[in-house]
Amino acid sequence: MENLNLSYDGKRTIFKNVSAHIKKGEFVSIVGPSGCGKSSLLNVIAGFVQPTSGEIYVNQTPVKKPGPDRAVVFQDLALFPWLNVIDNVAFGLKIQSMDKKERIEKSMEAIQLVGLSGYENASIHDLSGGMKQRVAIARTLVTNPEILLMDEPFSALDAQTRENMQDELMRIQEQTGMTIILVTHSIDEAVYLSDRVVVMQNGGGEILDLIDVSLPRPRNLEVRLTPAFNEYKRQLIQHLKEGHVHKGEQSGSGI
Ligand SMILES: Nc1ncnc2c1ncn2[C@@H]1O[C@H](COP(=O)(O)OP(=O)(O)OP(=O)(O)O)[C@@H](O)[C@H]1O
Repeated sequence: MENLNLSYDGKRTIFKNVSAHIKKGEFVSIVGPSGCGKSSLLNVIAGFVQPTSGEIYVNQTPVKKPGPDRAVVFQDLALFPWLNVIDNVAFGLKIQSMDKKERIEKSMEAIQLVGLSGYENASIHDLSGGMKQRVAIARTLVTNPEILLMDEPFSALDAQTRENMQDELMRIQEQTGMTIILVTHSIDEAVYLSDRVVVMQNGGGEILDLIDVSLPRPRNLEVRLTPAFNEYKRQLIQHLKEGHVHKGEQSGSGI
């Protein structure tokens, strides 16, 4: 992301001067107060919203529109309740020219990757919240994206399912090598999952800060219980509370 600025109406700035270099295979979370522009930034990266100025690059190539290199999982999942699991997953491939056999093979692979083997023909109605979440993720994985963009994907889940899904997401990332950018309200989730956390501020601001989370991987309950984990959470909460820019502290200009 290079010098991204966004205003929807030409008057109010949602964010300005957002620059970030995210490495392949990195897990980056975006946190910040409600209304600060997290979803807007994700939509700009996805290509759904055009920035007022600035540029998005994927592998050094400027991108202006949505593309198969970037897949998005929304909070409401956008599954088709009248289709079964495999047809929901295969829908991700419909726009690409591919014969039926190959479509089924690829869909089965994605279903296996998210741990839903055996549920291919199940109706969406009969699935739990966590299972629906897996279907939504499988539908994006089937297109083999380089970058997975997620907007509050786990916020509708109960606490235990949410923690399970966080572990599943890390496993899927490890297996696929995808880059993941996640918008979340949960500081705990951001620290647990991320290599880096972007902190945004309210009122049309620049990126407030960037925190490197150097906790060991694989992450698990043991890591969650370490003093270092809590220290990262404390640091993030403090930065959100203070709300002032620590420019250059860790990242020079931008990230
Ligand atoms: N399509 C749009 N047109 C005009 N204004 C919009 C549009 N989308 C978002 N906004 C405004 O932009 C601001 C940032 O919204 P955004 O949803 O990006 O914030 P957020 O940080 O994701 O919020 P939350 O944490 O509450 O989901 C808000 O004031 C919102 O009303």
